[in-house]
Amino acid sequence: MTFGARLHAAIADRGPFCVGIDPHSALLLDWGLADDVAGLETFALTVVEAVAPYVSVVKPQSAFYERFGSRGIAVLEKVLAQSRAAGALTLLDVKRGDIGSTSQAYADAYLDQSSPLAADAVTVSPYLGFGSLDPFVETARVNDAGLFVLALTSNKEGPEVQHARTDDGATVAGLMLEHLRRLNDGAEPLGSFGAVIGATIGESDEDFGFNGPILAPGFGAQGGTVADVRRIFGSAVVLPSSSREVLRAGPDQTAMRDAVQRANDDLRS
Ligand SMILES: O=c1ccn([C@@H]2O[C@H](COP(=O)(O)O)[C@@H](O)[C@H]2O)c(=O)[nH]1
Repeated sequence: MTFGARLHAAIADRGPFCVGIDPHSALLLDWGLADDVAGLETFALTVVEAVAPYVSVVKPQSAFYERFGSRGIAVLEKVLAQSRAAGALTLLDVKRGDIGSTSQAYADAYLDQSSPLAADAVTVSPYLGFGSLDPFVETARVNDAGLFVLALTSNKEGPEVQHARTDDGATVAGLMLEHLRRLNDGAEPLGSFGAVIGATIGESDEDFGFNGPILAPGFGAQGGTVADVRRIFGSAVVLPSSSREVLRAGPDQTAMRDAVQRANDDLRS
């Protein structure tokens, strides 16, 4: 089954809410853990055990594991494997993008399903030109994996690049969505090539009908609300994503699970 089809089924079954597993050093300390690899592992696997059997998608942020070097990456491998074993789709937030030959190596690392860091999908940056992502697209196709391409990010600095206009008057973000529309053309029930569009972007004139999923970070700690998700995205297939807001409910696993349930109930109502 393609990633788009698996995601479509997972959202119908478990709801659209995506939990980010971002072990910030401040959160480790708040949980009473040391800011070291042992603390990282306890934190991350406690979150996986609490939420992965219930959510459609978990989104570990690679940076928080990379800061501990190879032992942190080993924890990330466990997060990915245990989340999948619990039935959640894994979206590795790693925002890769480089010249094509290097992109192929990144794609092999994250999307080849025999890799120790294999995920169901990854975030990628198209700002070396959308064509530089071709190795990710092909590797995703071969492995039934997915991509989420940065389009309108949740941070306030993004518009400087993403709202800039191309020669034909389209915005840079609009051009990225156009490429996604082409990649997802004819896919049913949903394409595997998604966009990252923040729940914080306010009003937008862009056409979000590109037959692919939208990852909407910025929900929760960055200020995005259920009303924002409804207003910005309408009937598009959206994964509102929150990290700190859920993680702050820990280490109590029931409290984290309740936060997930509440978010899904609010988003579905
Ligand atoms: O536009 C973007 C793209 C990615 N992110 C990532 O999402 C989480 C947000 O964490 P919160 O604690 O819910 O604010 C984090 O991993 C970011 O790197 C984003 O925020 N905006």
